[in-house]
Amino acid sequence: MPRRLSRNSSLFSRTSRRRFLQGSVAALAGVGLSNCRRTIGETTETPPSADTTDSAPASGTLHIYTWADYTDDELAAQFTEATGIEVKIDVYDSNETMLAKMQAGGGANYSLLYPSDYMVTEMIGLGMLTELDKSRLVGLDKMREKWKSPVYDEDNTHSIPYSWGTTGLLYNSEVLTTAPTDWDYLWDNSDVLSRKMTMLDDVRETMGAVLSSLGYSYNATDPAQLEEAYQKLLELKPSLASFKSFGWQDELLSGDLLLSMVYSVEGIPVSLENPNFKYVIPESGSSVWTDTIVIPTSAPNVEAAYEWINFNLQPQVSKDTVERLFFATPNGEAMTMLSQELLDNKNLFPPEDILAKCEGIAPVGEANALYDEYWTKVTSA
Ligand SMILES: NCCCCNCCCN
Repeated sequence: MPRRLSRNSSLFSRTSRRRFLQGSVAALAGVGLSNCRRTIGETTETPPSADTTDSAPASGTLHIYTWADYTDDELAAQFTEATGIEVKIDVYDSNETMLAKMQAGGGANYSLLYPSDYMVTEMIGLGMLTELDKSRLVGLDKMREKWKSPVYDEDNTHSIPYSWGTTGLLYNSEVLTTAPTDWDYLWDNSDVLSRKMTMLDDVRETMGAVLSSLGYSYNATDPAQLEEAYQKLLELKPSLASFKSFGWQDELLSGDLLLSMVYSVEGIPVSLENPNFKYVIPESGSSVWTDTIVIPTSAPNVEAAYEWINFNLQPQVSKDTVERLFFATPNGEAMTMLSQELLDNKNLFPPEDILAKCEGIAPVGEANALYDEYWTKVTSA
């Protein structure tokens, strides 16, 4: 069930909101909002608006279906201020949830989605994504080199890279005095961690991590390797508190959990707010993901969708979003605007030697069925 964008009143959210408020003041000061429609940010370039095409001007309400915690109120408010377009956001907790909803026809009002890398390829194959009209986009040239033609969507024909990050372990260093360095820590310390650890509720990430712990690729398709990973995960299952991608923060802060497998974008804010919680990228390797913005073929109000993409492509907007939400940006120009403190944050921007050990998640074709079968078995066991 998609949730409307709003942070709940949890312990984490209360502290986070303070940071978001500070961030929003800086963001508003930096962007220099204008009341004029389509005077977007500080850019000297004028994004080709719908007014310059045959389409009707962008207006009305833009419905976006995105990851939980990805688009905050500030971003939506700035966009509405700049364009006059209202934004309504529903959130999902995994690529698979989003795909299932779209395939079931439940996403007909969404103009924009935020699939990750492998899901972009999969959705292109399924004919679900609109080929982007590059003449209506401004700022794609600002992408860092490796996102100009990513493997999951060569030349960004159907997707705009929005954010990237890693997946790792966030742990309570006051209690776990021996720091985890690799995935095997979970099995080796399953007695201490019993019912006090969570793994992501994300088939490809969690199966990938277990495959990696066995020395295999995150993207393994060999049935024997998948069976081995399934057995290893099954062995750990009784020690897991749950599979959970979002909403673990309160349990971790209160001590009910000692360790969680998390996306960096969720783990870094906790570690910055409370240095007792540390984020670690497992030594043997992890996932390095890119989340994107796409327009589904079923999208209404495509004009407004292009406005949103162009708004987010602006380096200033991208930089401000990084400062509030803590994901790494593929926007090279935005990087030049970030503080040295953020650039030096090795969890946010890991050094190349660490990234070299990480893998992007890729489509696995027919092996998808095996992943799903094992995932259903392990999560329902
Ligand atoms: N708050 C949004 C977190 C999304 C992280 N990206 C997920 C990548 C999955 N492979």
